[in-house]
Parts: sequence; structure tokens; C-alpha cells
Amino acid sequence: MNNQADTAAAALREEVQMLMECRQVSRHYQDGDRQLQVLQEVDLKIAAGDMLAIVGSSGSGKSTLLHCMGGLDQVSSGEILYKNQAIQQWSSAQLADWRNQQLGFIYQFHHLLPEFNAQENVAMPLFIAGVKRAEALKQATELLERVGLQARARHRPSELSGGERQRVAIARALVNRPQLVLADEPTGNLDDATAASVFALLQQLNQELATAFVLVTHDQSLAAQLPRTLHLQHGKLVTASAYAAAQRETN
Ligand SMILES: Nc1ncnc2c1ncn2[C@@H]1O[C@H](COP(=O)(O)OP(=O)(O)OP(=O)(O)O)[C@@H](O)[C@H]1O
Repeated sequence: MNNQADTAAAALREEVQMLMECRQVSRHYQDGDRQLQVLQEVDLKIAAGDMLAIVGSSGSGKSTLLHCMGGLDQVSSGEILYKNQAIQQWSSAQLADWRNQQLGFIYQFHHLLPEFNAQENVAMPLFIAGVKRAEALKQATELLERVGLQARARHRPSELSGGERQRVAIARALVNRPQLVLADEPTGNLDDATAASVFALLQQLNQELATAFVLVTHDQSLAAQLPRTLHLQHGKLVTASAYAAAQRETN
């Protein structure tokens, strides 16, 4: 009886903590009469507080997978569950609310709004969610402090360095206290030292806030610092050793 209760409790804990699951996710694009298979039967699970890297060579499907996970692209078959609900069944309004309230996105080219200063850029998801301006700006300031940019709050993106802009983008991705952050090459356009400090910041935020992070990267050395790495090859998840063998063949 006790054993049964323990098993049930463990199963429940896993359910509660499971954030996202990709089940047999495939994505193809039609190119004239040719079908381009970009993702093939990808299975993966992300639990609360996970931090994982997705590595793969150019064109292996990393961004497509991330876009599907964020509901920005549609899967051709399979399903993506967020807290056990299939996101492809949601309306575009539901998807937009979900992205605004539960997800954070960090892109390689940060997409900050040039006419707004750093603090307003960070506050933007809160403005969109209907939070009052003063409260939104207060929360944005807290996040800017956290990423070490309080002194730059009133600067516009054009007045910031690449690394500073990327940190503003990270603060913006976190301002809604998302449970899951999807980051596409978040350090891709930064020099090595800045990339390392931005990466360290993501790790720190993962530990402090228990935010789950999925980081798409080309950079194997960054990925190696994370507890879990998934390897994409021609749209399929493969084992680390199969991936390494294929890399050796191409080099
Ligand atoms: N909208 C689209 N229509 C047609 N083909 C597409 C589309 N989006 C992506 N692709 C193709 O899908 C493949 C995977 O692209 P994706 O951007 O996911 O790769 P990636 O691994 O992120 O590459 P990179 O590291 O170069 O950014 C590529 O061959 C790309 O040309």
C-alpha cells in the first residue's frame, strides 16, 4: 500500500514538474514538388529547472525545433505538450498569451526596439500583459540590476554594446518570470569573453530562479558546461557518440 502511494506520489511529482514534451515531432517544408524533411520524430522532455543545450551543424533543424517548441512554427506531425496540453490545439490568441506569460525568448540578434530605452524594452512584455506602467518599469529595473545594467537603464539599444544589448534581451525574456526560456544562439554574435559572461549569467539565473532553459548553440564548449546536451543531425536526435563520429567524418 505504502509502495503504491510512493509510486503514485513520484508519478505525480514528475507530472507536476514536466514542463514540455515533444512526441515524435516532425516538420517538413514543401519546396516545389520536393519535400524537405527538417525534423524527424524528435522526442524530448523538459522538466522545471532543466538547463539543456541543443547542438547541431548549420541546417540540422535547431531553430526549427525551437520555433516549434515556442509555437512560432507548426509541426507537420507529432505533438508538443506544455504541462500536458497539446499546444497545436490552441488558438493563435491562446498561443500569444502563453508566450507572453509563460515563455521567454532570447534570439541571437536580440530584436530590441530601437526607439525605446533599455528599461522600456525590458518592460515591454509586461506592458503587453497589461501591467501598469509604473509597476512594469519597477520590475524591469530589478531585472536590469540582476543582469548588471542598472546604470544603462535609460540608454537606447544604439547606445549599448553588443553584450549589453544581449543582457537587456535576457532581462526582457525573464521579466515575466517565465518557467521556460528558449534561447537561439544567445551568445552567437558576441566575442568570447562577453559570450562567457552572458552564458554564466544564464546559468546563474537558472540556479537562482529555477527557470528552465533550452539553449540552441553551435558552440560545443558552451554546451559541454551544461548538465544535458541533445545532438541534432539532419533533423534527428542522435546519441553523443553517433554525433561525434559524424562530425569526424565531415571534418
Ligand atoms: N520556412 C522555411 N521554408 C523552407 N525551408 C526552411 C524554412 N525554414 C527552415 N528551412 C530549412 O530547414 C533546414 C533547417 O533550418 P534551421 O534554421 O532549423 O537550421 P539550424 O540548425 O538552426 O541552422 P543554423 O545553425 O544555420 O541556424 C534548413 O535547410 C533550412 O533551409
